[in-house]
Amino acid sequence: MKLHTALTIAGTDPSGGAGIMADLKSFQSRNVYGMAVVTSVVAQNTTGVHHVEHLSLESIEKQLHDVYSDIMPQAVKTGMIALPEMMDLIYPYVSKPIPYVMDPVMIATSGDRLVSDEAVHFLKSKLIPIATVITPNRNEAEVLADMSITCESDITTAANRILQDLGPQVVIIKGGHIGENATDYAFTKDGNVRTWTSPKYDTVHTHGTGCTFSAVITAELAKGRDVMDAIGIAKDYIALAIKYNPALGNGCGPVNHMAYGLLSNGPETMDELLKNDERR
Ligand SMILES: Nc1ncnc2c1ncn2[C@@H]1O[C@H](COP(=O)(O)OP(=O)(O)OP(=O)(O)O)[C@@H](O)[C@H]1O
Ligand SMILES: Cc1ncc(COP(=O)(O)O)c(N)n1
Repeated sequence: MKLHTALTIAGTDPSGGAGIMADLKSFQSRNVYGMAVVTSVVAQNTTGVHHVEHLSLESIEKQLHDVYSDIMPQAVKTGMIALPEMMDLIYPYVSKPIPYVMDPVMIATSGDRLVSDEAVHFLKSKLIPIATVITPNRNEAEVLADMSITCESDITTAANRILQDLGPQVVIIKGGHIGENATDYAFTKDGNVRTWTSPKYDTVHTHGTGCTFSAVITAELAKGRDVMDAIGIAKDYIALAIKYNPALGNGCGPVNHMAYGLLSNGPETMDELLKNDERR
């Protein structure tokens, strides 16, 4: 059996909700063989980030070498890359001719800062220009476009600035933190604009939503799917994953990576499915 392959280069989350752990769960759920290069080991859970240890450049380089010299990924995504030196190291790997999804992770849902100011500068000048897709949330789009975003027309202005000044192929400004519904806006270099909307679920359990959304896009691009179709699948996946979140932990809990695979083709509810599973 031939499987498509995808790689994530990011930080960890031992509680399993965000970072590399969310990425691998997303790849697996979309039937893609997942690989992972760890940049930083982060002690975090649903209540926040408690400790961060960056791996050495030597360790990151050796991990990258071991992946690329053996199993070539068909798409790659980056998440938390905390330091400019790490970005410098990663640059030649993500500039290979495969789709590259960049989630410009800056601050965790808990409000903790995950990358340095210098790293943000490097992100803008080096990694974003070679990205196929970038997936900023509202705050990240504000930093990248150097303006505040308070309404829909600001989103268009910010996206156009990002496309023109920084040069990715597609920018998706995610609406988890804007407006009454969860509307995501994709703008392409050649002038196309598309939106996807789901209800905004009234829940605190959104830890790792950005990681999951960008990882599903990466998995679909690894299969050779068109970018807009990949975004559509990621949107349906994250909406169900949030709606049927398992309410774990004492803070902002993780999402449900089983929901899309189980529910996207049928009318059953998650509760009915779990009951059926227990009977087996
Ligand atoms: N409460 C919600 N209900 C429905 N969809 C949501 C909700 N919150 C976020 N989303 C969706 O989840 C995806 C991630 O968006 P969000 O703006 O939360 O990204 P993010 O802030 O980078 O995520 P993270 O919480 O991982 O930092 C988007 O598709 C967004 O529309
Ligand atoms: C290693 C790592 N990468 C990314 C995030 C952002 O995810 P969230 O904002 O949902 O906490 C995180 N918390 N940890």
